[in-house]
Amino acid sequence: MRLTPERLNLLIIAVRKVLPLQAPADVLLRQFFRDYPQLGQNGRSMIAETVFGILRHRFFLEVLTGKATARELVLAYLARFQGMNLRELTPLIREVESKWIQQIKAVKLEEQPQFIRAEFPEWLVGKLQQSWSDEDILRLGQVLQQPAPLDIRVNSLLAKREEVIAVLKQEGIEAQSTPFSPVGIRLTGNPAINRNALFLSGKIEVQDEGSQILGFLLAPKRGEMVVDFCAGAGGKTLLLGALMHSRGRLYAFDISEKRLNNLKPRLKRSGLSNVHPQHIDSEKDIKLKRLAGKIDRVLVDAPCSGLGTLRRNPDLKWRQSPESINELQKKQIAILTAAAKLLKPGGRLVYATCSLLPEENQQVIERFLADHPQFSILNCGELLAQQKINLPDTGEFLQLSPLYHNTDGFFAAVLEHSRMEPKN
Ligand SMILES: C[S@@+](CC[C@H](N)C(=O)[O-])C[C@H]1O[C@@H](n2cnc3c(N)ncnc32)[C@H](O)[C@@H]1O
Repeated sequence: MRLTPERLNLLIIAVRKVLPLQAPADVLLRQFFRDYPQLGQNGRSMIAETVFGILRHRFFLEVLTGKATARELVLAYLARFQGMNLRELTPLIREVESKWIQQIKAVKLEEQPQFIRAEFPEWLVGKLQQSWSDEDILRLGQVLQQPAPLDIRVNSLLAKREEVIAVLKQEGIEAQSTPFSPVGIRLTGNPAINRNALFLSGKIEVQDEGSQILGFLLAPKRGEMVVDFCAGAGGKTLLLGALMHSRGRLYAFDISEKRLNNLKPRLKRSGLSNVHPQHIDSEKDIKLKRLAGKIDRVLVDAPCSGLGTLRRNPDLKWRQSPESINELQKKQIAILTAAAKLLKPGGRLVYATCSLLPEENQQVIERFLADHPQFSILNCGELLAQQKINLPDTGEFLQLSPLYHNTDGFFAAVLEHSRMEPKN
């Protein structure tokens, strides 16, 4: 798409609106698009790609530009990451800017410190060093600077994966089975899948392959009593319902009414009739009491830093901090503790996050187990292998990363409640 002075101007206005990051970048961008309804689909895509691109490369762009204005950030991004040359930029810029662009084109990324090359804040590098080598932190950072692929999940109640792939191919959409999830399909490019008949008829849903794997760890069976404790808009709820063949009872709890409302149209499309969305005030909500000790399987897809999803949400690097990670850990332990009370003896609890940090993952499990001797860990690698999902290197915990699996970063632990009631 050719960049005209008007489009450049709109881009700069969008960057000015988003960059202070007073709210999530995608929310701010949606507000911006509402303010400029004259933008067509192409214009919106170009602006979204550039704004997200700037967020992905912001540390290096700030090295290039110093304390930059939105205009300088946009021009530096176009010159360095969109490969626009001076001939293309000249009609859009002033003479002094042309000299400056020549200078920044000469700055070498390879000579920058590791955190700039990885595009990670220094505090995050420090935390990742607990479990990653410096070389892998750099590789992880580089992978996280790329956009994520578009994965969809086939609703096994309504369709088979091979049929869906065949239909997509007929429509000219390149699609292939995901390597790990038995119900996943990876699309090439960014087709407008939410206007596709397969989507509108509930046969497919957009869901990262890693998120799909979590459902197979919980592995709910038809007829069981199941709880999705932090269901949000139901990405995982819908998969759990399909795994249950729409039989039994699946409670979808969340403290956000707005997110639960977003689950409703998805539920309608899905053909599921066993899902019961319920708003709770907090993990201590009185409504939970009546289910104590009655549930076969509970998924806790805990609120977390989201740092495993930086390909989709690069702004989280600036919206999280060491302090927010500490707060999240307290909340995660409280939610896991409350959710555990729902389980029957012999029941299964899956704790999951889309974080890469031990503080939100292994440490939460360690602390929980220290206070709950009636729970023990089941091996994730073995549970998945029983379902013919072969994830090499998966052992006690599931740890998916964009670097090794091309999924979002996910952590999961599976805990089993002992069959004996604890003695009082
Ligand atoms: C990682 S998101 C869940 C995503 C969802 N499971 C999905 O697959 O789309 C975490 C959710 O936890 C919810 N949450 C936060 N605190 C909670 C609490 N105390 N009890 C239940 N849910 C909570 C948030 O509103 C958010 O929707």
